Amino acid sequence: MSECTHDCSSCGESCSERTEAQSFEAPANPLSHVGKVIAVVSGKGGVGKSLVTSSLAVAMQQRGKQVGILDADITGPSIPKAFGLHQRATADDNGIYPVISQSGIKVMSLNLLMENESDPVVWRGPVIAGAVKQFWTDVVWGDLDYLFVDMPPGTGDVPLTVFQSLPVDGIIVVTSPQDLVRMIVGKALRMAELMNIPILGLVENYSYYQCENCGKRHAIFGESHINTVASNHGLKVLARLPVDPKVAASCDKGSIERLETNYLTDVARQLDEMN
Ligand SMILES: Nc1ncnc2c1ncn2[C@@H]1O[C@H](COP(=O)(O)OP(=O)(O)OP(=O)(O)O)[C@@H](O)[C@H]1O
Repeated sequence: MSECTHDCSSCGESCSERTEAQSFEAPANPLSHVGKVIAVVSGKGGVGKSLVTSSLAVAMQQRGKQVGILDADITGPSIPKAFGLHQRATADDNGIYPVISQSGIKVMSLNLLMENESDPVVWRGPVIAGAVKQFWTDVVWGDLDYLFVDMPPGTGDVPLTVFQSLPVDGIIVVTSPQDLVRMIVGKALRMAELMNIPILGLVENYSYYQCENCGKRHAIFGESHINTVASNHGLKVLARLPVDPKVAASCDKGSIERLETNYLTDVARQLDEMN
């Protein structure tokens, strides 16, 4: 073996420095004590990832847990809107304080830091990824049992940063019947394997529409293949959510916490029982 220069980028030898797993994990704010970090991912935008994140947080909070939501979907932040949060987050020497929803859920999103929430975020990937990392390192989360992370869709820079910087305990994959579900789940699984993070299960949104008059279920976005795909990969289907106009209306009105039917109540129980 040639003499070691400690420059691994130009050296092909295997040594202890190279073989030791490198950790990119970022330290949390000293005032944060977070139990479980759960990332909610999807293959593409609009499948209802933010809805699943918000409803899950509400259901977990209703189980008496301390809950936070980190909105990592920097360029399409929908979490503050679903909770009707329009005030600005505050900060002091300790860090940035999340905004607290009506029922006590702590939320951090770029929209809560912007002067004008309708301004677009025209940042390059690394800047966006840096902002998400700061939501972990600089935000004073306090004591939380669960932090749900609403991830941007896909497998780009930001998801990679989140998985490398945050101590993510598990991933929930949201799909729709229209999604190329086989491919999406395969990609999510591969990413989870690379990051060494377990997939906790799949949630299929827009699964069916249930007629209010006759109660019959209609697969308006096509037949679901979620059960087959899940069993092929040894994964669990945590829930199948209907298309429900009341859900859309509550997100629009910022009243997700007051929605009568929370389709994720049982998923929150399942997650809680996994721990
Ligand atoms: N099951 C449902 N029934 C009715 N409306 C729904 C349902 N799921 C989501 N929606 C509505 O669809 C829209 C998109 O949902 P959401 O913002 O959760 O998607 P997303 O996957 O997070 O999208 P993006 O990644 O682009 O932010 C929202 O207006 C939401 O209220």
